[in-house]
Amino acid sequence: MRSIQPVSNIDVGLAVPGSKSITQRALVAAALAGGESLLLGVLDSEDTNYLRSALRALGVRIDCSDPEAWRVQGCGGRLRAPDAPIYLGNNGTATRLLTSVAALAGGPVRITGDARMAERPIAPLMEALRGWGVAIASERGNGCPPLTIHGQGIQGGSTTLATGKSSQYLSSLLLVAPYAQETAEIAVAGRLYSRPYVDMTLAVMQAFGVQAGPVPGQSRFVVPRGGYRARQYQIEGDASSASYFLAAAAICGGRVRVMNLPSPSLQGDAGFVELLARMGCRVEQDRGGMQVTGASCLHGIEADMGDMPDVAPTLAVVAAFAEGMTSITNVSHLRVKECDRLSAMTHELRRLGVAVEEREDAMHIQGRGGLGLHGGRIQTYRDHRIAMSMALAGLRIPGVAIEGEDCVAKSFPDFWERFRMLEGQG
Ligand SMILES: O=C(O)C1=C[C@@H](OP(=O)(O)O)[C@@H](O)[C@H](O)C1
Ligand SMILES: C=C(OP(=O)(O)O)C(=O)O
Repeated sequence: MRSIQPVSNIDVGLAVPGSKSITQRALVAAALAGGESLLLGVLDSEDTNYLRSALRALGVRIDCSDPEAWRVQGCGGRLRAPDAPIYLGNNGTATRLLTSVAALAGGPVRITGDARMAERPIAPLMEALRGWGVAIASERGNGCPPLTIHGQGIQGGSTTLATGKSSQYLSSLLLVAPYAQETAEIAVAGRLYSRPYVDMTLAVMQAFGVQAGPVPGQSRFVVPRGGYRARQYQIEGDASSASYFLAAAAICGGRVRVMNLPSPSLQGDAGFVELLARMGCRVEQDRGGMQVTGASCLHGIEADMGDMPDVAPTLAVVAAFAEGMTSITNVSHLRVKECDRLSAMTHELRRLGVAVEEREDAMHIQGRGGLGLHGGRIQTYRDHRIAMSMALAGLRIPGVAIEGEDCVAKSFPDFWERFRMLEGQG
C-alpha cells in the first residue's frame, strides 16, 4: 500500500517515459522492416517487454543493452512460428497488434493473456483477418483470447472491419497490410473509437516508409504493398503518463512542465491539456514541451472523451476539485480496458466522498472545489490508470492510500519515484 502526502503549490519539471503506444508500433514496424532499426526514447515497461519477448519468439533479434535505445534486426516480413504460446498479460495493444503479425509466421501461433485479457473482445479483428484469408480461432469460441492463428501469410484484397469498441483492431490490420500478397483495403463499418490512435499508426507507418491512409470522403483505408524501411526513430514522451503530472498542477496549484511531450504530438492524449485549459488552467505548449499552471478556481466542463479514453480517469479526479458538474461522455469503451474503468472510477471517487453518477457510456462528477472529501484506501483493480489517477486525489485530501500500487509497472515502472517529486513540495 502507498500512502500519499498532500501538498500545495507545486513547481516541477520532468521528462516522462516514452509513449507506450508509439513504442509498440515502432517495435512492430522495425521488426517487420528489412535491416536494423534503432528506437530511441522507448518505454521499458511490463507491456513493452511482453511485446518485445513475443517478437523475439517470432524470430526477431532485439538488443536492449541500452534500455532507452533498442536495436531491432528486422526480418523483412518473414517470421517463424514460436515453440511455445505467446503470453501477453493484459496488454490489449500488443494482443491486437500481434494477432495480425502472427499471420505472417510460417505455422501456428497461440496468443494468450491473463484472466482479464481473456474477457477483452477481439472478434471484429478476427473476422476482418478472415476476410484476408487468415485462419484464426478463439479457443473458447467467445471472440476473446486465447487465440490460435494459423500463420500462412496474408492474402490481402478487401476486407471489412465491423469496428467494435477498439481502434486497435484497425491499427493492427494497417500495420501488417504492407506485407499482404495483394493491395490491402479495409472498409470500416460503424463508429471508430479512439481515432487518434489510428492516425498515430499511419504516422509511424509513414515514418518507416509506408504511405497508407483513408480514401478521402470514405470510411476505407488503402495500404500499398511493399514493406517498412529500417531507420533510427525517436519516440515522444507518453502523453497519458504526462497527464498525471500536468493534472497535479490543476489540483494543487503551481506549475508542472513536461519536457519531452512536444506540441504538435502524435498522441491524441496530448489534447488533455486543452481540457485543463477549459477548466481554467493556463497552458503553454510548443515543440519544447507542455506546461500547465493551476488556477485559483477550476470549473466543471463537458468533455467528449471518445478519442482520449486513457486520460478520462485523470480528468475525473481533476473534476472532483472543480466547482460544478463535469460530464465525461462517449466513453463506453472504458468498460473493456484493464478493468471496467467507469465502474471502478465511480466506486473509488465515491469512497472519498465525491458525488459521481455512472451511466452506460458516461460519468458525471459534481465537484465542490474539493470540499467535504475525506481519505480512504483506494482499490486499483490491477489497473495502472486507476492507481495513478486516484493518487492525485491524495495530493489534496489527507489520508488517501493506494492498494496494489505495483500495477503501475504496466506503463510507468518508476511512477512512484517521480510522484515523490510532487509530494516533496509545498
Ligand atoms: O492503439 C493503442 O496504442 C491504444 C489504443 C486505445 O485503445 P482502444 O482503441 O481500444 O480504445 C488506448 O486505450 C490504449 O491504451 C492504447
Ligand atoms: C487501455 C490501455 O492499454 P491496453 O489496451 O494496451 O491494455 C491503457 O494503457 O490504458
